[in-house]
Amino acid sequence: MHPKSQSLASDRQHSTQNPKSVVVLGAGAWGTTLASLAAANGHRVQVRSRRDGAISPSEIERADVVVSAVSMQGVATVVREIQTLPLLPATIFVTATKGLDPVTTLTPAQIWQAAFPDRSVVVLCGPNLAKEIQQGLPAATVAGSTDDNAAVAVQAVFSSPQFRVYTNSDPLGVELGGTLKNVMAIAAGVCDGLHLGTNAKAALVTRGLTEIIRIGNSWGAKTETFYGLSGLGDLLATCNSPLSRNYQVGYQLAQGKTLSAILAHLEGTAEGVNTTQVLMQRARQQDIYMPITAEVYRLLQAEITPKQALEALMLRDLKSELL
Ligand SMILES: NC(=O)C1=CN([C@@H]2O[C@H](COP(=O)(O)OP(=O)(O)OC[C@H]3O[C@@H](n4cnc5c(N)ncnc54)[C@H](OP(=O)(O)O)[C@@H]3O)[C@@H](O)[C@H]2O)C=CC1
Ligand SMILES: O=C(CO)COP(=O)(O)O
Repeated sequence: MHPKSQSLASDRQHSTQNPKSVVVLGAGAWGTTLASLAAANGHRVQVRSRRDGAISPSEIERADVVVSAVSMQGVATVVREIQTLPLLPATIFVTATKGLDPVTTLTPAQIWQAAFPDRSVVVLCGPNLAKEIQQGLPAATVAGSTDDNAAVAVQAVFSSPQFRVYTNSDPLGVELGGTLKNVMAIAAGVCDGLHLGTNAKAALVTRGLTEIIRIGNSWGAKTETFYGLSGLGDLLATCNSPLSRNYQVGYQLAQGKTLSAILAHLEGTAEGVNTTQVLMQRARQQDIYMPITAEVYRLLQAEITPKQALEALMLRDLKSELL
């Protein structure tokens, strides 16, 4: 066995015999769920909500792993705060946020890495509806990093018989899969809200994946990653579950509600609303054809109705599937 593979394998075996100090930033649905998974594996876990006030140096200076599970709008604030605090030399950052920066279009991992260029950043993304995991239902996810050892360490922190964590060396692909599917989840909610049937939904999800791969490749992510858990896997989960907040947004738009009314009553964050805007901005800048995203964008801007969005998609120029 290659020496590196040997050390990775032994890390995997000794996961729960090596308790780590884990700080989770963000006490929302996902932060509290990740905290429970790590605590159930015997790790020392602290969850930090912004309502607790500033993070104290003593909390963070012993952390082996810092998990950021805040929504996109909180990422820059949290990064700035952590930058002022002392850290262990080997502290690993894990980012679980599925969003894009509205100004720079950077992903959360890119923001963390730019702020901490010498540290390992691991993306944690997959088909992980928090409510199902809280009920103890089985799920799988991906720890993506260019640092294999960091990915394996994070795999060990969260893996359990109920939660299977894979590693992947294409963190950008892992992160973009989890982020861009939120746009398609809004579209899938519209599809179900209009009762368009199973054929229509299958077409939407399949062509949605094509769109995600097209822009994901231009970003530098690998095609095969999008066929994995954080891409196709998360796309299937959120496009088919009423538990997904993004799906709920689409479903309610199809029922004629306004976006502001939907968001006012939504339990938690629907990152796809912001992601659609950022994605359109990037697609226009780079001249990338994103027809489903464009219709979701126009729908969220209240420029068209759900029915008009459907007609626009169906009446486009006919073309080859593989173009
Ligand atoms: N719920 C899920 O099933 C999953 C969610 N995700 C992703 O995880 C992220 C969080 O989701 P979720 O927990 O569900 O969302 P929630 O809406 O439940 O919680 C949002 C979290 O973001 C924090 N936050 C928001 N704004 C700020 C800010 N300005 N400064 C600091 N913190 C802020 C909140 O802090 P506070 O705790 O202080 O209120 C809270 O912890 C999202 O990007 C989501 O896409 C990923 C996988 C699964
Ligand atoms: O990303 C998620 C599951 O993997 C959660 O989806 P929503 O943010 O749409 O609820």
